[in-house]
Amino acid sequence: MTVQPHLRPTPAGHLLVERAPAKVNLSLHVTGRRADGYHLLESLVAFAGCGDRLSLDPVRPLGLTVSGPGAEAAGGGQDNLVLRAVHHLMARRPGLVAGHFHLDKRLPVAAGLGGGSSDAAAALRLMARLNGLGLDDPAIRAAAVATGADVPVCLDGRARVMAGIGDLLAPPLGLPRLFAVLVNPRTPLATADVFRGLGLRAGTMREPTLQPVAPADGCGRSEVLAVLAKARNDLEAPARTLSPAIAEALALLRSLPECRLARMSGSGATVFGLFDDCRAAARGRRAIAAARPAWWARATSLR
Ligand SMILES: C[C@](O)(CO)[C@H](O)COP(=O)(O)OP(=O)(O)OC[C@H]1O[C@@H](n2ccc(N)nc2=O)[C@H](O)[C@@H]1O
Ligand SMILES: Nc1ncnc2c1ncn2[C@@H]1O[C@H](COP(=O)(O)OP(=O)(O)OP(=O)(O)O)[C@@H](O)[C@H]1O
Repeated sequence: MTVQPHLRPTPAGHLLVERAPAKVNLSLHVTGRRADGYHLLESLVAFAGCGDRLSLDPVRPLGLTVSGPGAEAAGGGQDNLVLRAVHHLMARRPGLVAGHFHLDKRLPVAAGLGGGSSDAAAALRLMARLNGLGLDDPAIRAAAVATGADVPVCLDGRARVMAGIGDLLAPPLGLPRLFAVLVNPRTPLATADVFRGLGLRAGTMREPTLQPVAPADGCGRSEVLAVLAKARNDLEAPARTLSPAIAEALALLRSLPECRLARMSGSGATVFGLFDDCRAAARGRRAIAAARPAWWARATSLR
């Protein structure tokens, strides 16, 4: 068995493992549309305690297997964002060592939680570890941008404001731990369809919003809630048109006395509710699960 030069043996042999946390857009303001059709946005992004899990076995040939509840929807072929990210990286840096990836797909697919983007970012982190590259390596960054608009922010998985189409990243923000319930009504939505529903002409800019999109670095929970209360998710309206269950999920969360704020994440259909502590969030999840047993609901922390 050959051991690759930058590989640190782990208790599980030579398997390298990365978590791929769900991404949550705490706010999302669409500020315009570029001439090429991509939308410009400003979004405060945080990452959840729940997510997928990706492992890499460097002693096997390049490949991918997928297990878990989202395996069928995510697909295990060349279109999977894990392999897309690896190919984008290897095209920029021929000669890199790869291996066999295994994805445990726990997150709902096409859900506004950036699951595929987080998997792609986890694949790039595994490749970086295996080949001794930094996450700031130009090839890693370029591969992230080429794989998808949400991949750059998922690379280090730290809360921050993202702008442009997701390619401009503000420095990481020290956010207090937030306690959330994520609710997906199991209506997959294609991101492109939701953006299209905004009906914004290519090459137009919107009036800038004067509200700050992010709370101050290191501030407390109540300040975060105050900033978020003045923010919004501009994709909520078009997403609700495509999936009326979103309005139902938001109404259910807002009916819970301990829910401080409820909003949609990304392009939907997942919505999140914020609670004061983990017990309140657990009670919220139980109430949602009792009301809608077929929906996906998780209590988790965000940071
Ligand atoms: C809605 C967000 O999840 C917010 O974090 C992202 O902006 C979407 O990121 P993503 O899923 O990684 O998006 P991509 O896979 O790059 O793009 C899918 C499709 O969504 C549309 N799209 C995406 C991102 C963006 N800023 N403007 C767009 O108009 C485009 O039609 C694109 O073809
Ligand atoms: N590893 C993967 N996980 C999930 N979806 C994947 C993956 N690879 C490819 N896909 C495809 O990508 C599409 C988007 O899936 P994803 O779950 O990332 O959407 P999303 O959560 O709405 O993303 P975003 O919030 O970034 O818009 C799906 O149609 C799916 O078939």
